[in-house]
Amino acid sequence: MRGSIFQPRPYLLLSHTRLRHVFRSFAKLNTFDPFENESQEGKGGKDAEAEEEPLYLHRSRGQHLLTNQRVLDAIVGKAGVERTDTVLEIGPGTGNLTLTLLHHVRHVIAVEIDQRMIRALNSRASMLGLAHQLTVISGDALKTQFPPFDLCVANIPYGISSPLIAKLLFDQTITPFRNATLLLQKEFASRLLARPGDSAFNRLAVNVQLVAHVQHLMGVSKRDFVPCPKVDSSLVKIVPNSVKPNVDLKEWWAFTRTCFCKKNKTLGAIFRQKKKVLELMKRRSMVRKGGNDECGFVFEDDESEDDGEEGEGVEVKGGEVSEFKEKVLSVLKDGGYEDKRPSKLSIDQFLHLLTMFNNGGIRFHG
Ligand SMILES: C[S@@+](CC[C@H](N)C(=O)[O-])C[C@H]1O[C@@H](n2cnc3c(N)ncnc32)[C@H](O)[C@@H]1O
Repeated sequence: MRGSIFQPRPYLLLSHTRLRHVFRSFAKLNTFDPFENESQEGKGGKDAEAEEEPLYLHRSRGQHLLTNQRVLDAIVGKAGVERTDTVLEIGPGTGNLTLTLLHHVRHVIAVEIDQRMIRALNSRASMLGLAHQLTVISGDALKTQFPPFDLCVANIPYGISSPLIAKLLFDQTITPFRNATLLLQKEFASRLLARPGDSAFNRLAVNVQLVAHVQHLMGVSKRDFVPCPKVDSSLVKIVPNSVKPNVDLKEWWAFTRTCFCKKNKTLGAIFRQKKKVLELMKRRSMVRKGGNDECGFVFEDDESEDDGEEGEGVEVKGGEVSEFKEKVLSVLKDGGYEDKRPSKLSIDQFLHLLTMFNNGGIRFHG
C-alpha cells in the first residue's frame, strides 16, 4: 500500500511495504531484513499472506515506533548501559530499541501488551541470533511483576507515563535499580523536571523528586517516529535516591494530594475549605478506630481541581469542627505556611509541614 500510512481513527495503518522500509532504515542493523525471504522466494505462500496483512498501529496503545537509528543509539549511549546489565524495556513494539540494546547489554526483559508486536520482536531477535539474550513478558506493564533488572530503558506508551513512573519508584516489590531512562512526551517531562516556583511544578514533580533525581538528556523530534505523533518528546533519566526519605509514603501521598488540590491557592485557603476540614476530621476518627489502609500510588500529574465543592469559602461554625479547623490553621501559621502556595514549596518544606501536622495529631492517611 502506498501513499498515506494513516487510517482515520481508531487505527493507524502501517503497510507491509512501509514496515519493510522502517526495518531497512536501521543503519546498524541493515544486515537484517525481515522481508528478505519474501523477495527471494517470490510472492507465494506465507510471504504473500504477510504482504496482504498490514500492521495496524493503535494510537490508543501509543504505538509510535522510533525509527531514527541515530536517536536509538543516542538513547542507549546516554542510558549508561554496561555489558553485564539486564535491562527492563517497557513496550518494545517491533523491537527497534530492543535490538539496539541487545548489542550492548547481557540481557533485555521486554514487557509488551500486543501479541503482534511480540511476534515481530521475537522474529527479529531470532533472525539476528539475539533471542537467547531476550525475555519477552506478554502483558500489561502496569499489572506485571517485574523481575530484577539493573536499568530500565524504554520508549514507553505515553498514556501510561504517570502510573508507570509511580510503579517504578514506589512499588516496594521492585528490586532496587540504577536508573530509568525514559522517552516521554515533552510537556510531561517538563512537569517531571519542574522546580519549586516553576509554573509546571506540581504533585507529580514533588512525589518523584522526593525519591529520585530527574535529569533531562535530550529532545527528540516527533519526525523520528512512525507514525509521526502530534507532540515532541524528551529523554529523561530518573535516578532513585540511595537514601530513602524518612516519611510514611502513604501519609506523604495523601498529604500532597490535599496540598495540590488547588495548586494556585494558598495553603491557608486550601485548608480553610469546609470540605478539607471535614475530611481531616473524618480521617482522625478513622485513625482512632484502627485506620484504613487503602492508598493506591497513582499519580495525578495535574492537580484535580475540585472547584465548586460543598462548603468552599463557607465559614464553619460550631464546636468540634471550628476547633479542629483552628488547630489546622494554627499549624500553618506557626510554620509560616499559611500564605504560601504549594507550587512554591520545596520538598524539605513539604516534609517539615507534614511533620508539624502529624505532631499536632492531624493525619492525612489512616
Ligand atoms: C511508543 S511504542 C514504542 C515501540 C518501540 N519501543 C519503539 O521505540 O519503536 C509503545 C509500545 O508499548 C506497547 N504498550 C502499550 N501499552 C502497554 C502496556 N500497558 N504494557 C506494555 N506494553 C504496552 C505498545 O503496544 C507499543 O508496542
